[in-house]
Amino acid sequence: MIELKNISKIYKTNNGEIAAVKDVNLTIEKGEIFGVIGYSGAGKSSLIRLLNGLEKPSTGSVSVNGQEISSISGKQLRNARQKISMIFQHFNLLWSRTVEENIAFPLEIAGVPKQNRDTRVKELIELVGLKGREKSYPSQLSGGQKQRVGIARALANNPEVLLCDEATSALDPETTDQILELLLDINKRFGLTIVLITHEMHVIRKICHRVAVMEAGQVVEEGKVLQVFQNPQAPITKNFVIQVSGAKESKESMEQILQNYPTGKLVKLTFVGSKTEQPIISHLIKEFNVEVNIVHGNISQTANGPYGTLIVHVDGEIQNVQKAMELLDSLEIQTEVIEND
Ligand SMILES: Nc1ncnc2c1ncn2[C@@H]1O[C@H](COP(=O)(O)OP(=O)(O)OP(=O)(O)O)[C@@H](O)[C@H]1O
Repeated sequence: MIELKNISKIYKTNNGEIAAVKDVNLTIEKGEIFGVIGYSGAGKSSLIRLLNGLEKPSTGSVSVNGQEISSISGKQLRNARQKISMIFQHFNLLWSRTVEENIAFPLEIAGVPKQNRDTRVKELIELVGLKGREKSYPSQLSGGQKQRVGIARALANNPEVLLCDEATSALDPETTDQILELLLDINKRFGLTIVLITHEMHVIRKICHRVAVMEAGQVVEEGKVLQVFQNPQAPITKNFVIQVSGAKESKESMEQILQNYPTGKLVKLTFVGSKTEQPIISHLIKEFNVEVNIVHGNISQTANGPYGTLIVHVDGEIQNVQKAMELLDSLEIQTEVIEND
C-alpha cells in the first residue's frame, strides 16, 4: 500500500544541512494502523509530510497505492492527495465556518454537488458522534469535538490513507482514548490504512498493529506492536515501553525487596496474548516449592490482544529457583533477571 524506499530528507539552512530523515525503508500494508514513534526532532513530521507529497525526498521514492508520490506534482499530486488525508495536533479547522461547513469544505473543493454534499456531511457527523453540533463554530467545541470535526473532514472524500500528525497530543488522557477508539472503529469498519506519528507509547499500544521507532532520522526498530512490547531491542524502544509498563516506578520497591530478601532472584516477566490469563505464579509455588513475592504488575490491552508485565521476587532452594526459571522459559514468557544476588 505504502512503500518508502531509501528515503532521505536533507534541509538546507543558513547554518548548513540538516539530515531530518536518513535512509528509511518501510512498507505499510493496506488496512493497517502503523505508528511511528520518536522524541522531538527524530524526523517524524518530515517523514509523514513525505507521504502526502508536502515534502519531496532528497533521495529515494515514496509510493502510495502504486503511485509514486515523490515524482508527481501539480494537478496529478492534488488528485492523489484527495486519497491521502491528514489530521493535525491543532486541528487546523476554519474558525469562521460551522462544524458542517468545515466538513463540507473538501467536498466543495472536489466539486461535489450541493445535495450530495449535504447527505455526505450528515453521514460524517453521525459517524464521528457530533449530532446536534452541526451549527456550532470551532471556538464553541471542546478539543475532542474539534478533532472529531478534523476526522470527519479528513474522511469526506473517502480517502485510502489517513495520516495522523500527533492527533491526540493536545488532548487530555480520557479524550485521547475516545479519539483513538474512533480511529480504531473507522479502521475496522472501512479498512482504512492509518499512519500516525506520536511521542506517546500509549497511543501505539492502544491502536497500532505495527510500529517503527525513529531516532535521529533513522528507523532503529520496527515490528508488530506486541512483539516490540515483549522484546524491545534498542535502548530508546526500551524507554518507550517503560512509559506504559510503569516498570520505572517500581525501582524503589525492587531495591527495598532486594534489601529485605538478600537471596533469590528478582525477575521481570513479560507476557502476551492468552499467556496473560494463565495461573503461572500459583503453578510455580506449588510445583517448585518456591516463594514468590509480587513487586509490580501491569496488564494492558493492545490492538492485537493483552500485554502484561510482572516483576516478582522468587526465593527458595537454589535448584528450585533454577527449575522455576526453566519453566518460565519453556512457556515462552520473556524472562529478565533484574538483579542477581
Ligand atoms: N523545514 C525545515 N527546515 C529546516 N530544518 C527542518 C525543517 N523541518 C524540520 N527540520 C529539522 O529536521 C529535524 C527533524 O524534525 P521533525 O520536525 O521532522 O522531527 P519530529 O520528530 O517531527 O519532531 P517534533 O515532534 O518536535 O516536530 C529537526 O532537527 C528539525 O529542526
